[in-house]
Amino acid sequence: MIAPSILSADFARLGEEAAAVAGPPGEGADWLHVDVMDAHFVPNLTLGLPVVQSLRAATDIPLDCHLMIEDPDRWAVGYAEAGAHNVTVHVEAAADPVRIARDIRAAGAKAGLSIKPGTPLDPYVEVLRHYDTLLVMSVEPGFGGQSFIPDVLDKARQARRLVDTGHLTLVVEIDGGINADTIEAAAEAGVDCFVAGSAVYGAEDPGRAVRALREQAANAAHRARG
Ligand SMILES: O=C(CO)[C@@H](O)[C@H](O)COP(=O)(O)O
Repeated sequence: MIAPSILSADFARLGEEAAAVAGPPGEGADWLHVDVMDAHFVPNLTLGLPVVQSLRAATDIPLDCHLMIEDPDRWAVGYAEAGAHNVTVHVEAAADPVRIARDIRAAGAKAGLSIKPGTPLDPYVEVLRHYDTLLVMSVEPGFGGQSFIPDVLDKARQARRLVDTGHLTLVVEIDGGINADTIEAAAEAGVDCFVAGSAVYGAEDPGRAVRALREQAANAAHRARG
């Protein structure tokens, strides 16, 4: 799956930017990644609930809301109620991640847990039983256009093993620095969903960029798994 990140889109034209990556299954974006930043958990400020509500009305693409905020325990359910398909919170910010997952699901969305590049996965494996998605950050959260951190692929491989051996049922998602040079390594590591901001919205034709990334990832995953 490919999830273009609107962090790299034109915020004055978000409806059009969503339409630019929309399309039938297998062609358009699978999810639209929405980066919510509060200038506290990360040193950047983006958008909040009213924009998510407006986006929900403007596009049919499932919204993949990534909350880079303090106190997600308080805010996560609001994003589910606003119509997000996935609501992802940071394990480093959540006071009670099991309860948040339960509340997000009760409000009708899928629950995602995100993990920064320096945070190990091991302490959270049991918590992840309550989640639908693991979002492995491959840059320090806060800004688009950063370089991919290859060391995080070990965590993607670990998550893939946990899924393949039946310990967890999760979509393994990766976010940060994903482009034509890095997507194959992530696909070989077992990632299911690739967030791409500048590689999609920095391209002349965002729709074509989505298709090209998906094809590259699918071919790499096919080669890696035989
Ligand atoms: O969450 C973030 C950054 O914190 C990402 O979603 C970025 O928006 C990805 O942008 P690129 O690295 O693909 O340009």
